[in-house]
Amino acid sequence: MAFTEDTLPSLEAWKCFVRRLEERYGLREVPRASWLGAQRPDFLSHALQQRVAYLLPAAVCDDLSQKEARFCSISDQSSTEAKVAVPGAIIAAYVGRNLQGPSGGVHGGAIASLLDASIGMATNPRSDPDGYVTAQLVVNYRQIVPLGSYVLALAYVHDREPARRKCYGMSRLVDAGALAQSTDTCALQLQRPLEAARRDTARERVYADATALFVRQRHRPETHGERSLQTAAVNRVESVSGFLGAQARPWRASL
Ligand SMILES: CCCCCCCCCCCCCC(=O)SCCNC(=O)CCNC(=O)[C@H](O)C(C)(C)COP(=O)(O)OP(=O)(O)OC[C@H]1O[C@@H](n2cnc3c(N)ncnc32)[C@H](O)[C@@H]1OP(=O)(O)O
Repeated sequence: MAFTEDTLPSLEAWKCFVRRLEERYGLREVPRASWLGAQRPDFLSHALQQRVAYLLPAAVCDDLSQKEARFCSISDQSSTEAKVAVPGAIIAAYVGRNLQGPSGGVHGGAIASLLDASIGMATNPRSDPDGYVTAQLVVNYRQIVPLGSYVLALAYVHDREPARRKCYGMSRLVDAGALAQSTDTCALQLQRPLEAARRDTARERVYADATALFVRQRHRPETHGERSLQTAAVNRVESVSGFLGAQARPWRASL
């Protein structure tokens, strides 16, 4: 059953949820500053009322291009063979009522954003801001996501064509309500979450899934110094908030 609540969960409840994810699955939360850089406001976090965390596997593999990436635990991180992060990523989020689309359900654009961002993170584990961009995103909406749900976007990269600058990824948005509740019986089959991302598990509630093609840009778009980069990012925040609808406003007051 999805964990539902009309209002934003407390910061303590959210932190507890993220801590449980980290502990149980050996993940680590990616500091926003390191992901987006100090000059890049985190618009997705804003749109999601700041109840969003980017979790990467605390794992490494020696060859990013290998299709069957090896997933290992935090303790393997010091391995001398280890060179790059595995091509997988998880975004954990709480989707509140400011993201309403259909009655009682989350707007499809917000769902697409989560799926897109998770594949983007998996595609670009070194967080190069001028790296890959989404060329194509195909989303299947399987079930309405109830407003007030904890969700996980589980993403992985399944193919790369470096010479052609192309990278293919998939992501699945699943219900994570069971993790948010203090219960030992977790409905999610996420013993190894990134492996779980590769195949559906019968007991998991899948809200949506997506496939995407990311392409490495041939030329970096021109930027005119930090100021204009900041302006562009702020415009992006505004446009996404606008896109997410007028209901996005009340939460600002509650921050
Ligand atoms: C968002 C969340 C933020 C917060 C969380 C932090 C997470 C961070 C993650 C952030 C993630 C956020 C991500 C975002 O939000 S990115 C923002 C949304 N995306 C864009 O704005 C992209 C705009 N488009 C472009 O820049 C160009 O069109 C690109 C770069 C994509 C290609 O133009 P370019 O002229 O340079 O390339 P090319 O023509 O040589 O083509 C190269 C190859 O690609 C193939 N191809 C190209 N297009 C398509 C297509 N549509 N379908 C199928 N195939 C396509 C093409 O056939 C060729 O293949 P081949 O012939 O070699 O086989």
